[in-house]
Amino acid sequence: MSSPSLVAVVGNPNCGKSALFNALTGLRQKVANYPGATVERRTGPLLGNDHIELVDLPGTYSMTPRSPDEAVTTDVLKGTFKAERRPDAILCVVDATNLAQHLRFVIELRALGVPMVIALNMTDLAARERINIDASALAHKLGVPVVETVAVRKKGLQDLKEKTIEALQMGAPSTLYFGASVRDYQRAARKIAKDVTLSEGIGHKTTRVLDNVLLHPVAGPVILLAILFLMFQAVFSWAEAPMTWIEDGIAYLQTGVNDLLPEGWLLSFLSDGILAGVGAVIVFLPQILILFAFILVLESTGYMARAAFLMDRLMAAVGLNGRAFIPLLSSFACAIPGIMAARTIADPKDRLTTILIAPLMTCSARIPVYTVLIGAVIPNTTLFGNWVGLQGVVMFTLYLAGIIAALIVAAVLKRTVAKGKAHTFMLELPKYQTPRLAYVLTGLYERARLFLRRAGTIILSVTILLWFLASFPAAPEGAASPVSYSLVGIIGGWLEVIFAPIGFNWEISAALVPGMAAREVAISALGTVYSIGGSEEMVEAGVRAAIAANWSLPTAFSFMAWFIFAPQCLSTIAVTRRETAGWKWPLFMLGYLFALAYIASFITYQVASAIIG
Ligand SMILES: Nc1nc2c(ncn2[C@@H]2O[C@H](COP(=O)(O)OP(=O)(O)OP(=O)(O)O)[C@@H](O)[C@H]2O)c(=O)[nH]1
Ligand SMILES: [Mg+2]
Repeated sequence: MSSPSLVAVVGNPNCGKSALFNALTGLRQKVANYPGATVERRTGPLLGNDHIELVDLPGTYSMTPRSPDEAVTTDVLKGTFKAERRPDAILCVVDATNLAQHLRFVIELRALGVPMVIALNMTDLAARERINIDASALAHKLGVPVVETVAVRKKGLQDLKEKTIEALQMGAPSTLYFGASVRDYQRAARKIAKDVTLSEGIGHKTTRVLDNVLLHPVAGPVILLAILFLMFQAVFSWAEAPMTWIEDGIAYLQTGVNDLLPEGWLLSFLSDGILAGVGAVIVFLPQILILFAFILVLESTGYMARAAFLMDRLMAAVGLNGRAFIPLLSSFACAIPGIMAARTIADPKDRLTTILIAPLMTCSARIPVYTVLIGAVIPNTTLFGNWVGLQGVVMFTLYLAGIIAALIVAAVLKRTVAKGKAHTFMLELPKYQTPRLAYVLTGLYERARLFLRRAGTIILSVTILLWFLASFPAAPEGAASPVSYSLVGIIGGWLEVIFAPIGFNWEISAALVPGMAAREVAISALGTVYSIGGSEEMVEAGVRAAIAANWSLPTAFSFMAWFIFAPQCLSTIAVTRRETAGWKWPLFMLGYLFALAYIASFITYQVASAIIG
């Protein structure tokens, strides 16, 4: 007896392949792992016909794989996969509620020249959405049989079996030409879907109407800008109250500890070290959660995919694609979730570039540093009548400087270390939906957990280390600047030599020691250096006064420039190491950011000194 014919069940993710495979094979399946891969190999004979063996392959969007799972499918289909022979026929599953999108892959598969049958699945859902597809017209256009199915109710299976057996007997269908590029395929898919769709259904109609406005070449970008503006506005205004609660809570705890413990190193450690340090970090939680609430809601409505689409042209100018938009937007809250979100970028070079520029987006940890600096050196005056505050303009400029630097760096990286071929942007635009609360809440929980873990581990250890470095060796009784005797002071003294050309004095150099680990601690570190104690507000006010009194303007500007670029977050380095699986890229990131920071500060300092004198 000859070996059975192999029929591969393929299609886009989540279209019902496994449900169909289960229904067609009954319970006689074999499940094993492909050697060396974590991908499951699920096979089983067709019910009632042992001469046909079905294999359920991982879902994929195209013949260009985006993940190792998808690569298994495409390799098997091309016949280049070692652990599986090339299938004799393809059973391609298509989601009837999303025809245009799924057809693109069908057209690509059609070019393989293998016998093929299409299961137009989920026809029950399509009927519910009042989508009406002419299956025989579709079969005619594609030149292969199309069978309407409902996999979960075993509807259409008998017909599907018969058509599959027939297709195997008839051999490869005649070749049809749909074009040469992915864009051609997409265009052909849209055209066919349009031609065979008798009624497009309610959801598609709404989506089409909305997209006419939201993807409009002029109105689209304007609306996107307005949404982003509102979003950042909300992040700052809504977060104000909860941030005050957190600050009050920490102050309350500090008072409690102060009442409980006698004056001494333990009190200092708990109150000035741990509570002040960790408090300075978790105070950003409200801002981060509000920004992510916006992102997650917009994502679950389907709008974020449109935003990426709109941003694609701008991103393409520097060699990135639109998918980098969401990771970079997230990085305005914190680079860590931003870098992790870069996983959605399929192209490894694009993903790497996105990860490397994420720290240039102004994260919320820079805000208190900017606020204190601006408060200290920029006069609180208004421009253009009473419309625009000068301090606000400087803040905006600092944000903008980060974005522009990121675009330039991306352009350079894409031409050098992350050189890759240009990609056509293929993003499936999902139907619009009402946002799902569960999705938003689990997303928020995940972000909060990540962030708090960082506060609880890295920031906590840094705070402890800082406290130790600043407290020992102890200064002699009555010393004017106790810190100068401590380890922080000693290390600051060494660093001052390096930082003198960019205008940093001993105090800044000393504060940079702990500030390298996490940006937020820079202000409390300056407080320590200037021997300013008390609650967070008192430290901020004290540091502001100290800067105004002791720093020259060029030094303050140079420090701002430093903060735009310098890598000062251990967690970012750690997450980059994890996401790029090695030390090469995090070290590269450290190096280029330091170089950029030093050069920017040097230029700022020298130019400002020349102008101001
Ligand atoms: N209403 C309806 N639901 C279906 C149908 N076919 C599958 N489903 C459901 O759709 C979901 C996805 O089905 P799967 O069979 O896991 O899809 P898949 O294509 O194997 O997905 P991946 O392996 O992740 O690519 C499941 O919840 C199924 O129960 C159908 O014809 N009608
Ligand atoms: Mg499956």
